[in-house]
Amino acid sequence: MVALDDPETSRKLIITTNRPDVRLIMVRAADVPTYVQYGAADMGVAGKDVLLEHDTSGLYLPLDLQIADCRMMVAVRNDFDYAATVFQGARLRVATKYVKTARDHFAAKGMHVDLIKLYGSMELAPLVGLADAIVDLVSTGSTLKANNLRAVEEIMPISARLIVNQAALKLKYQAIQPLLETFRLAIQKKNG
Ligand SMILES: Nc1ncnc2c1ncn2[C@@H]1O[C@H](COP(=O)(O)OP(=O)(O)OP(=O)(O)O)[C@@H](O)[C@H]1O
Ligand SMILES: O=P(O)(O)OC[C@H]1O[C@H](OP(=O)(O)OP(=O)(O)O)[C@H](O)[C@@H]1O
Repeated sequence: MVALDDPETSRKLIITTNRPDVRLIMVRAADVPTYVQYGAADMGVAGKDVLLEHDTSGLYLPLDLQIADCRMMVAVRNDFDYAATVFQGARLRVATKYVKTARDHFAAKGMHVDLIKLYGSMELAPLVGLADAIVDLVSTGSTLKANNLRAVEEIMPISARLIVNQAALKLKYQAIQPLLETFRLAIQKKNG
C-alpha cells in the first residue's frame, strides 16, 4: 500500500492510497483512540502511553507493532536524592503528561505524590523548580542527558499498538481481517 501524498510534508488531513478501500487520516497522537472508538476511523496506531491514559472501551487491540519502542520512566535532576526522598516518605511533586500512569505507579509503591499536569517538554519542570520528578518517555536518554536529568525508575516498556473499532471489525470483517494479517506478517518478517 502506498500513500498518494507524503504524510510528513502534506497539509492534507485525509490522504488517499493506491488502494481505493484505504484512506489514512492524520490526527494528534492522543486523539487516535477517540477517532477509532467513535468509528470515524476503523483502525489506528497508538502508543501504549496514550492507551494507558485513555479509556479503551470499544477498542480491540490485536497487535503490538513493535515500533516506536521506548520506556516510561521516572526521572529527576542529577543532584536530587530520589532514594532519600522515597526512604523518608516525603511528598514528591511529579510533573507529567501521563497523569493516570504516574498516579497508578506511585500508588502501587505507596508513595504520596502531587501530580502536575503538563502537555510537553516535561524535562524543563525539575530544572525550574516546578517539580521534583517527571514521568516521561525515554528512548536514547539524550533528552534527559542534555538537561542534567537521570532516570531513577522504569515504569514499563512502551511501543506502538494497532487498535481496531470492535463494531467495525465485525461489520467490515472481510475488509479489515486481510489488513490485520498484513500487519501480522510484516511484524513476523521484521523479526526474521
Ligand atoms: N523518544 C521516543 N521514542 C520512541 N517513541 C516515542 C518517543 N517519544 C514518543 N514516542 C511515541 O510517539 C507517540 C507520539 O509522541 P508524542 O506524544 O511526543 O507526540 P508529539 O510528537 O509531541 O505530537 P503532538 O505534539 O502532536 O502531541 C507517543 O505516543 C509515543 O508512543
Ligand atoms: O530519550 P530520547 O531519545 O531523547 O527521547 C525522549 C524524548 O522523546 C519524547 O519526546 P518527542 O521526541 O516525542 O518530542 P515532544 O514530546 O517534545 O514533541 C519524550 O517526551 C522525550 O522528550
